[in-house]
Amino acid sequence: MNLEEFVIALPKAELHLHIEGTLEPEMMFELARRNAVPLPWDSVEATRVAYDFSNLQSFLDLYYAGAAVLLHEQDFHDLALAYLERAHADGVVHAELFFDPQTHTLRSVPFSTVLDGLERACVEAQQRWGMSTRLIMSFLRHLSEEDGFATLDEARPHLHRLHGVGLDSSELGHPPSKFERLFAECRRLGLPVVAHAGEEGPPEYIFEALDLLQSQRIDHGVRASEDPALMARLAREQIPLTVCPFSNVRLRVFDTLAEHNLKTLLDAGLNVSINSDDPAYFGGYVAQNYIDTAAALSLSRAEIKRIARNSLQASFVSDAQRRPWLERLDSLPD
Ligand SMILES: Nc1ncnc2[nH]cnc12
Ligand SMILES: [Zn+2]
Repeated sequence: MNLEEFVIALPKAELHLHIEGTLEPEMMFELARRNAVPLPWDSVEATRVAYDFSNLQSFLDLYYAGAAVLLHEQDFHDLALAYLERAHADGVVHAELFFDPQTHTLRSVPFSTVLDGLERACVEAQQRWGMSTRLIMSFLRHLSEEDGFATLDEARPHLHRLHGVGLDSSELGHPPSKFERLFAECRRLGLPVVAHAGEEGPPEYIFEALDLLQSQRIDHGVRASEDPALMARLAREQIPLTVCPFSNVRLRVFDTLAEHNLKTLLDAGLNVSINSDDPAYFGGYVAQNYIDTAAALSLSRAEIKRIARNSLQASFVSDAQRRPWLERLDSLPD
């Protein structure tokens, strides 16, 4: 089995994926035409050329501009189904999708329109490919906590359809402590919590996500390697880090994949998984992230299996649901 066949054969979960970040330029132009929404670019090619980012904010500016073409339930359905089909082809058996309701409700798209479309695609993916999914509502941290509470109020009639809450968008200057009360309320409502931390922000933000938000996973978390005490804690408590190698290179957290610290994190005993974050913007879906990262860091097959196993262990499914995936994974050769 070559590396690509091996990676695709591994049952794996994708745990860090923004559904708005799967909007390929082709679909962006199709939806812009369908919905008569103007775009800042002239063509699909010109759009891809514009995807030359200097940091997280330079990406987010384009990402929010692109998301403006999403208006109707069918749009959200088509977006999510295209991603789920692509993920299935990559050997993803379970996907936990972030969606950013505020990106849409601020444009007067109702919360229920977004959720209805995404959920219909998830049901279809289960029926067609046996894929399991979860939807995680993510708050935009560049907005106020009050805005987050207003979004939570809109979500209240739909809480049984959500599997958790997250925190994303511009990290620097917007520490987890800004959202302590909002996340306490989410936990009171029974929603599991995850948060982006330590992508561009310092280790202190990871401590805050753990201690103030009680985040069950850390999205990114790569800057943890700057703090030995934090590394020891992440290893001891087996707090999963959902790492996104292509994203980190495209957003200049690391200059090259060969300089990525994923293997350092793995060698320190952390629960590290590989994920695609915003694959339409960062040059590849999850299997390609595994393949290129494994090649750049000379990961062994046993290490690649361990990363896929971590993704299944860190997912929000029950032990009974993950058992057959783990058995299939363990039956593959090292
Ligand atoms: N990598 C990322 N970091 C923070 N917010 C995001 N929203 C979409 N992708 C993101
Ligand atoms: Zn992300």
